[in-house]
Amino acid sequence: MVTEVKVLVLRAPGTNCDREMAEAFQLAGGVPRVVHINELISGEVNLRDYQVIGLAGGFSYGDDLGAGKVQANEMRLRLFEALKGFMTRSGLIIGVCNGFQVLIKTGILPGPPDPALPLVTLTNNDSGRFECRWVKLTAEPSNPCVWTEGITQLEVPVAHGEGKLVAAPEMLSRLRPVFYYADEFGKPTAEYPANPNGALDNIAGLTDNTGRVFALMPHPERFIRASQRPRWTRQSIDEPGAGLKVFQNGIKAARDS
Ligand SMILES: NC(=O)CC[C@H](N)C(=O)O
Repeated sequence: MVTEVKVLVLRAPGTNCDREMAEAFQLAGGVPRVVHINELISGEVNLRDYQVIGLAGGFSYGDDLGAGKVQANEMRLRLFEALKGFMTRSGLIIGVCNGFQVLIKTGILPGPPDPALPLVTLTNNDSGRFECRWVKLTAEPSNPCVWTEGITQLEVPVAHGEGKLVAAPEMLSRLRPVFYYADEFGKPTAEYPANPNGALDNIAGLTDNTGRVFALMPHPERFIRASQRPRWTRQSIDEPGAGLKVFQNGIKAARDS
């Protein structure tokens, strides 16, 4: 049994949420290290030394060619086998926002990893603009994701321009939704602005068939303390931010493997 869970938080040029993600993992009891993608490509850092990978949000490589596309190309062409090996060893992966875009465009999701690139992507929000606000999420009751065990609803911020999930019809049976954008009553909705991007089936997060890879457009690492929430002074601050549970679940799953 692993006691110390080592987490590699991956950054690339233009990533801007890596330190927040590392902080979330640390609060959750993990031992995070922020690693630049070039350290992995050069072999200076080895995925074998880690149990968890966190793909942080931001604007990797300036979102050139589409959000996450250049980072995904780097990973697909230079790190694909290493990533597959990591998953075979039961490693855990979370990708948030730009990290979600990278997981899809690398061919790791919807899974199993496919270098031929499944016909699924994340593209421009229906609104045609960057959407930045708190959203409500409701979980798919039967999802197998280890990162979200015990979470039925979650309120977290979104901040993206390219969050609309789209997929070819033949891909639908491969998608394993974890969260849907929801209205104020917790019901999945296609209505803007509760659904910020017009995603297929209102999907905000996906997992693969192992439940160990999790990708989410909203940012759970931005709600790890009660005081990060709007109007927090009018609420109880005894509980941590609800997003922390995602990282605690990930660390627990790594410890249990
Ligand atoms: N917060 C983020 O990770 C932003 C994601 C991406 N750059 C977009 O705008 O879609």
